[in-house]
Amino acid sequence: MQIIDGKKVSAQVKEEVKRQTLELKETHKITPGLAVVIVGDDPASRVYVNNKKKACEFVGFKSEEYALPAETTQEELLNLVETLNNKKDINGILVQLPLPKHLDDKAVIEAISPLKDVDAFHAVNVGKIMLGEYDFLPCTPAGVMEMLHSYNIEVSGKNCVVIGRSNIVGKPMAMLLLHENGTVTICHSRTKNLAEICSQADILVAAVGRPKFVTADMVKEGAVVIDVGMDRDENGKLCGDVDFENVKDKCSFITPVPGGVGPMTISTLMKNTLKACRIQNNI
Ligand SMILES: Nc1nc(=O)c2c([nH]1)NC[C@@H]1CN(c3ccc(C(=O)N[C@@H](CCC(=O)O)C(=O)O)cc3)C=[N+]21
Repeated sequence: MQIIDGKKVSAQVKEEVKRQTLELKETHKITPGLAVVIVGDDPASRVYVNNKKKACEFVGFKSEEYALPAETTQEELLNLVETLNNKKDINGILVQLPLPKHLDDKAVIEAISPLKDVDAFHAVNVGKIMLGEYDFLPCTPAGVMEMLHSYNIEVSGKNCVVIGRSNIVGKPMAMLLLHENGTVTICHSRTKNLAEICSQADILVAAVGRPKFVTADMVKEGAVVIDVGMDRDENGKLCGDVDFENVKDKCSFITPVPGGVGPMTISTLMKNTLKACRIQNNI
């Protein structure tokens, strides 16, 4: 069993983004810029936002943070997005989800210019991903693919099972595995015989949002298990969707939480922001 070191792979990706950013500064006098918008004060959200900020500093991006009060109106938020769409020194816009309940997240995502949509959540970018002609890949699924590549884990012809069908992780994850010729099954809350389907997976991706949901009986001997969960256990400690301690010995590869998919999400965001900068400047 090998533990996939997301921190290490993420550091390699960020190192490469840093190198290219420096080159861009020298050759074109351009610095990529990322704006992160966070509405309300969810402490968990704050951790992600701070990690993103640190990564921007490391790779040499300009980063702006807009922390808006929980009472922000839809109109105020849309106005900010519009301002950022028109800001020349900002190449990527990320509005942290989930938004407070009174706000319409769909309308906010669709208001972001597709060229600055470094999450790849906008309908235009989602459509391009379906067609396999994308500019940006969604950060978490792309981070997972990067980990698989880094450990030379072949997807072609493998039984891939994704648990979860969210627009942010499950659906695009399935599509990226399909693009690499995996045989993909998407499971969700209405799936019958979930354990049986999972136990046939060569590559199992858990994106359910329930602590330790994937137990040893659901995992095939020698499987690759990818844990996208960011949950809290009964003691409030960060854990994933996989019962790591009991599952790990059955796996050929497994990702830990923390230190697995999370850091990869952030390094992909850095890659996307650099790409957005290149596209917007025709480089
Ligand atoms: N528009 C938008 N885009 C997102 O990409 C997005 C979002 N909204 N909302 C919230 C989720 C969650 N997310 C994480 C990113 C990094 C870590 C991360 O760095 N985790 C580290 C540290 C975790 C810790 O120590 O708390 C780890 O797993 O090792 C976690 C979670 C991005 N999300």
